[in-house]
Amino acid sequence: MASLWVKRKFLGNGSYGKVFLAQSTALLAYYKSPALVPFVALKSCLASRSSSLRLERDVFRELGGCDGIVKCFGSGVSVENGVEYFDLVLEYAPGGSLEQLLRFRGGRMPELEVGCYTRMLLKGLSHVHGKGWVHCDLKPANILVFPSKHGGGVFKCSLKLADFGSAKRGGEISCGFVDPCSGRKNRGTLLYSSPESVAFGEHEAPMDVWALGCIVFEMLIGKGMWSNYRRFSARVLGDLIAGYQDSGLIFCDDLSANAEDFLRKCLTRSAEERWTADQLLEHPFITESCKMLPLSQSGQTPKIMGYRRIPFSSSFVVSNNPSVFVN
Ligand SMILES: Nc1ncnc2c1ncn2[C@@H]1O[C@H](COP(=O)(O)OP(=O)(O)OP(=O)(O)O)[C@@H](O)[C@H]1O
Repeated sequence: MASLWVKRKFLGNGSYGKVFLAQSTALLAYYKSPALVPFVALKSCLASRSSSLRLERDVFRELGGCDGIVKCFGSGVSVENGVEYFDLVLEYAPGGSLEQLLRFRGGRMPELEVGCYTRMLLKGLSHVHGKGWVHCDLKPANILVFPSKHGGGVFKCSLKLADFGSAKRGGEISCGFVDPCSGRKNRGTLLYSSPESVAFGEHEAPMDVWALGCIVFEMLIGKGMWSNYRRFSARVLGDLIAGYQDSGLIFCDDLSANAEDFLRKCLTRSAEERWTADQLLEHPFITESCKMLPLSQSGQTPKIMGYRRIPFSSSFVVSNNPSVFVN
């Protein structure tokens, strides 16, 4: 059986399997020229160990489309050298992850730029929470970077939320794992974990807002929120996060009042008092940043004619029409 995908490049390892840059074999046969065939990111794992990727597929199905979330085109089983693989087909992020972008920039980003990126992330988060899901593992490595649709403007990047492999439904009893290092019932990544998730194993929407606060902190300050404690063991760091008090958050003088207040609204110890993604979209740090931008970059996406949407499908049998993946 011929493979459905031609894997062009290995992009990275995840805990469930591997990610490849790939092109559809059927589209390559149809167009005859690889330059005409779009790239996708193929998250691939052994079909027999695909529960995590299948969960991610289900989450994408429920979330549907949103500008702030990486697009999922479908999923399916392919056979390679007699071995069955489960593949999740995602839009390819040519800019890599926000973690790579931060490393490349190597320091603080201008507030205006951070405000605009944060708005993109908040739009995605508001959509996820509105659909009743919690991402549970927001961090720079799970945010993907795309060239801005409108090109040539002030900022050339668009950010989208990715990696929903740890997501859970809001209100559902969490089955976090016991971290062997910290001894705590954890979900997600400790450095971006909120006090209530570390202290009480509470994994609800406010934990995503906390993680977003840590990410915005990193963009604005140029280093991670807990970077001074990197040498500490996971157990000690867990204790520090669990015991965090709002009064411990002190900022450098040159941060604007809006930026500082925004961070305080995200990094509030009490999950009940922490602002929601919807509230944060109305915060002056966001609204003022976007006022400074041309319309095309303020999040009001103009319609682009001639762009054909690829509908979501649960399998990627390719139809006669080479531009459409169908069920
Ligand atoms: N859609 C995509 N486009 C481009 N690169 C991607 C895409 N999805 C994932 N990657 C890259 O593939 C690598 C593995 O990503 P993935 O999100 O699957 O795992 P991870 O978050 O690194 O690990 P874990 O599964 O433990 O959370 C990362 O380097 C990531 O940047």
